[in-house]
Amino acid sequence: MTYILAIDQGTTSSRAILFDKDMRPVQSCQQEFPQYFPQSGWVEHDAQEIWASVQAVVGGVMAQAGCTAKDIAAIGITNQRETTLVWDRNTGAPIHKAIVWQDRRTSAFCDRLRAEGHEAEITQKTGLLLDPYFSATKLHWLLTHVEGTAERAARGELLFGTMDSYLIWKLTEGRAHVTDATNAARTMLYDIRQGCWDAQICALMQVPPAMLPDVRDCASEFGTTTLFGADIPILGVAGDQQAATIGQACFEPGMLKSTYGTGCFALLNTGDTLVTSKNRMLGTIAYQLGGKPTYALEGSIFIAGAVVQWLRDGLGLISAAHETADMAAAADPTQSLYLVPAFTGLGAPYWNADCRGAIFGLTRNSGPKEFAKAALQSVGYQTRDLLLAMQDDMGRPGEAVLRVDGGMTASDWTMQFLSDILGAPVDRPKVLETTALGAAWLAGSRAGIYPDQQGFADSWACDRRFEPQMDAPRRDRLYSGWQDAVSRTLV
Ligand SMILES: Nc1ncnc2c1ncn2[C@@H]1O[C@H](COP(=O)(O)OP(=O)(O)O)[C@@H](O)[C@H]1O
Ligand SMILES: O=P(O)(O)OC[C@H](O)CO
Repeated sequence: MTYILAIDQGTTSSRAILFDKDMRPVQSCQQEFPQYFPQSGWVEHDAQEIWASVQAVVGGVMAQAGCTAKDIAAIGITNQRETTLVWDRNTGAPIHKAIVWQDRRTSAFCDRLRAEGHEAEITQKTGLLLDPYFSATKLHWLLTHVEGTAERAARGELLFGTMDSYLIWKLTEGRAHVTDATNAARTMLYDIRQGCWDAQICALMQVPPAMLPDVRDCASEFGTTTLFGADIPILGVAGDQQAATIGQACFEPGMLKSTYGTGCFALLNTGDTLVTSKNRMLGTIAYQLGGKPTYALEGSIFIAGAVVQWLRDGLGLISAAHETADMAAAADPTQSLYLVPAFTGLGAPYWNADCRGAIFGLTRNSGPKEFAKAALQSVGYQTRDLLLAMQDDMGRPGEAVLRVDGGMTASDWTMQFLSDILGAPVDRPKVLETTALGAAWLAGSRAGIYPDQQGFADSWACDRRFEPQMDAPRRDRLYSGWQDAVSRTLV
């Protein structure tokens, strides 16, 4: 057998998925790893625990398939983006835990940079907003708060990377310090117009350029691992939301996907044009192939499926995520509860790091079913916020169809509400492992096993289309209640 191995290094777990020569996922293995919350608003990962989880799932999936490294033609890597790590070039030891994308510790530093007038230039070059979400201020924090780090970095002893970069470095036993253009695009140190690290932003963040990885196309030679018993080349890399955009075959300008995992990330392909948003959407690289970047407009929501986890782990209202659908369907239709899940502030289009979650419309009759319904609806409302902002940026009415993926799309109730509140069709693909598929396709096409871009796009297949069933006045009434709830949360 010939396989492509996709490694999906996510925020809460690492997964390894083997795809066969027809791009079908045939085996998968997943392992969660610890999350560290040292202070309110801080989130860290132990990079060595992540590396151990990746080794375990790769070993696990190979054992399940009964294959050896000789059966694996290439590896594709996709990863949680922005999460920031610094490690020793010689020993490989991280100097500190990785600072996770959700971490808000650099909020005051971002405010200071904004007050000093740096935001416009940063946005113009990187497409991003001056927010703690991105790697640059996290790296600045490590350089300025961990004793000796700035001096060691200046001496060239330390390396920076996002998780893709660290995994490749580990897989190649320190031979390759590389990343791809989509991950570089999320650091806030990379000029996405020029395609290079930006010297001025690096100086502003006190980052010595020598600690930055080489940036490659998403499908290229990233190095070869010998750790699994034979040489396996790493031929594909993309940040997870970009990999999902690829896996959904959103290759034409105007095509749009939204992924519902812990958070929700909507990417609209804008082709050769880097759109400057009037609505605080992000400009980013969707993918870079043959040296040519394709841009996207991105809306990032920090809490989507995580609100369901909160119902389970925080409130104990459910014991499993799938229970929410029946509860929502059975909720009292006369109640209008709104749950604004601003647990770590609000992302696009509000970008408020300091507000916190709120529930509006509680009555004596409100109970677990109404909470479940409000939680699932919050995901639909937040998506509508993003799509309205994108439509305004593009100066045209809604996109025809939204392609969805991620764990939460298993919920038919949520997908139907999403279609209702958007007033647009929602397509759920047959292969729900879209993120891993995107990474696998990058590696497999580079290896010459998988079809070209058009052939891959032709293979995309719909499992189910959700059509809007809600009448427009009701849709508008519900959404205006949401807008009111958000405005009261932002105060
Ligand atoms: N049937 C369901 N109904 C509602 N939410 C669900 C359902 N199944 C999974 N989820 C949510 O989806 C998320 C998991 O999706 P996944 O794509 O694996 O996330 P990630 O890659 O961010 O870890 C969890 O937050 C979970 O609460
Ligand atoms: O790991 P996920 O699926 O929650 O995705 C995280 C995003 O890449 C953060 O930008």
